[in-house]
Amino acid sequence: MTATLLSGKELAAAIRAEIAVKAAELSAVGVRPRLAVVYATADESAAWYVRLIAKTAEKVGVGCEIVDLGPDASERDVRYKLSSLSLDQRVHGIILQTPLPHGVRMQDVALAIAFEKDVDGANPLSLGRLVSGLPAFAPTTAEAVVRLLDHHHVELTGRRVAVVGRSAVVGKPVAHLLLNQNATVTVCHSRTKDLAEVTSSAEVVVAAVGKAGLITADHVAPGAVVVDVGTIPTESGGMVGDVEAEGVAAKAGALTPVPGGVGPVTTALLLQHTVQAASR
Ligand SMILES: NC(=O)C1=CN([C@@H]2O[C@H](COP(=O)(O)OP(=O)(O)OC[C@H]3O[C@@H](n4cnc5c(N)ncnc54)[C@H](OP(=O)(O)O)[C@@H]3O)[C@@H](O)[C@H]2O)C=CC1
Ligand SMILES: Nc1nc(=O)c2c([nH]1)NC[C@@H]1CN(c3ccc(C(=O)N[C@@H](CCC(=O)O)C(=O)O)cc3)C=[N+]21
Repeated sequence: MTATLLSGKELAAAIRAEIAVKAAELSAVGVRPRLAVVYATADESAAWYVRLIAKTAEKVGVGCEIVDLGPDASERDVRYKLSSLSLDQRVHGIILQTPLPHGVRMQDVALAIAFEKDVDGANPLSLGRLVSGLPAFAPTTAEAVVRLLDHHHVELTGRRVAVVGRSAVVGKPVAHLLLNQNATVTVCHSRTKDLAEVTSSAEVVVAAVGKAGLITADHVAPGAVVVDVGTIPTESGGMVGDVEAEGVAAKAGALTPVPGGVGPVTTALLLQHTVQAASR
């Protein structure tokens, strides 16, 4: 068997087309949607994403402001910047990239992102509302996973899903969104004993770890749907995921590619949230 590739490119293009229309409508009434991208890390995956956001924003008519605080920024530096962007009338959306400098915790600084500008769902208020079933922007990667599965008609109701990774940016919110879709969700992490046993009893596996090739054919059931969230830059300038694609594709029923899977949908949703924030 060879797994069907679940591309994110078509869905991302459809979302971008919607954004371009909305952004033009807003410009016509004098509002230029604007996103601020804040980062304080030397992480290559984050740098890659920042460049991609800037490039895509320009294509769809969303303004983009990049703020590099440097990898040695303090909690106070990060919080101050987020507070001033929250007060800045020209800015409609704010994303703070992870990872953060050593000792700076997302849950502390993200409180400084105004709720209505929290387009990547980082503020504990957004996360709490999401879990409670109230309207809020979801973390875009988590939303991208669910949108991509829906786009490819993967049924989630009653399905056993294993999520690998429990970060506040991906693992935890995606587990909640999947729960909202009536999946039966198991969340795995670095302390999980016998990861392969847990994941190979799932019908859908979502890998969000950041370790190249961690998920092998031994980790997946024959015919399973595998979503690869990992984006690990390679030395040759490319990008690989958490899934050992060749081996897994020979056993799974469907697999999201890296690049070209979850990533483009994530970027498109971030800009869509920004346009939604600007239209309020
Ligand atoms: N495609 C996209 O749009 C996006 C991609 N990413 C990518 O996704 C990946 C994950 O990102 P993020 O969640 O921020 O990363 P974090 O480093 O914050 O979290 C990684 C998670 O993986 C768990 N983990 C680590 N090692 C293992 C292991 N051997 N077995 C099982 N679980 C393990 C950790 O467990 P513990 O909690 O116990 O430490 C942790 O929960 C990265 O490659 C990142 O670049 C991120 C956002 C968007
Ligand atoms: N708060 C926060 N939220 C994030 O969502 C977040 C973050 N921090 N920190 C860094 C990671 C990394 N990340 C990527 C998203 C999309 C692509 C992406 O679209 N990649 C293209 C690559 C296209 C190309 O080759 O240029 C693809 O997968 O096809 C990559 C990486 C989001 N992250």
